[in-house]
Amino acid sequence: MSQKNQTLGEFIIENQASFKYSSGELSRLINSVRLAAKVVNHEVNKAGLVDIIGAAGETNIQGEDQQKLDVYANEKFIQTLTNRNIVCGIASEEEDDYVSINSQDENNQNKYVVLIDPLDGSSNIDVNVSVGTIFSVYRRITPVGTPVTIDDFLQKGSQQVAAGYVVYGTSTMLVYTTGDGVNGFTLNPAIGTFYLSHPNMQFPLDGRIYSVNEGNYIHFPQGIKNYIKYCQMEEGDRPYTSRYIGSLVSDFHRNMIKGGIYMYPKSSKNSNGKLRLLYECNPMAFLAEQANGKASDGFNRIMDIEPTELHQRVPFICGSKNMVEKAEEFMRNAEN
Ligand SMILES: O=P(O)(O)OC[C@H]1O[C@](O)(COP(=O)(O)O)[C@@H](O)[C@@H]1O
Ligand SMILES: [Mg+2]
Ligand SMILES: [Mg+2]
Repeated sequence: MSQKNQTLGEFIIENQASFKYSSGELSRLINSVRLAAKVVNHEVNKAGLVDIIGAAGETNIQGEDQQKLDVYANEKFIQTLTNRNIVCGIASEEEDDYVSINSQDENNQNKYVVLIDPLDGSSNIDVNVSVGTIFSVYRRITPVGTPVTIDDFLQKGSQQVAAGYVVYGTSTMLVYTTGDGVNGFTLNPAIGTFYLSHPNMQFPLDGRIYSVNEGNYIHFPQGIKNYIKYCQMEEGDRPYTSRYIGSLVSDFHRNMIKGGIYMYPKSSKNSNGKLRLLYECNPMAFLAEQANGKASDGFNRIMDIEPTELHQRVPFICGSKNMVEKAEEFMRNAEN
């Protein structure tokens, strides 16, 4: 049984046997994420001091201005996962297409692909507000030793073998699941070691926090408008509190600890919402369900959605189970 203050390394060794499919590779993969997280954390923490904040002058496939820290984090995670020869392919928010990692080498027995949002909450970088990294891991479905194909990446969220995030906040935490619950590790920056600080994280069934960009209110579907009004009404334990950080990882993390719901709905401005299914919604949905929470697009379970494109967007509602089900009820009623 894992006990608090165990190091991440001790935890991985102790739980390696429970990693499905893992011949130690998944453990090494999580260790690589740990290393990359420490490197990125170092840059995030001094972003104001060096020429690393601000736009990189490029735009990514999403048409979004790439912030330098987005580019830096993307390079570090890809470099770490490549150099340690653990995965056969990587897809990233900051890369137009997936990257094959020696997968055509018949001696390459690596069987995992990783999808990442290297820097989540980009709008917060220049204003010293918390940001994150999100990762999602699948077993490849094409034969080992052959080139990876897009099919290795377009898998339903229910097929993930691991998922997690790093939150670069007042402290830096790595929170992940391999399908056996969710555990949170806090970095001691003085010695560069992650310690198990939040064993077996669980969403409270109910909460009193709702997180949504209300600046888009007039563009939301009627069901979402009705649910937001429900949150604001004087009745029972309501009105709820509105908290929106502008970083999915940070809002999700707070809501998982305190109870709450995060929504990025579709709108007349974004017909499928803003968040990407493969490297934002699916990993956060895996974590949510492993922590007794829920994640849907308002009508369907996120992890049942059949992906069609690498960067496809879906509406996203995630958090405390009873709150998500109440929002879904408003969405259904508005449709009838
Ligand atoms: O500024 P908006 O439109 O409310 O969007 C904020 C949302 O967009 C995101 O920043 C999207 O993620 P990226 O920063 O990785 O593009 C989420 O983290 C956040 O919840
Ligand atoms: Mg993001
Ligand atoms: Mg991002």
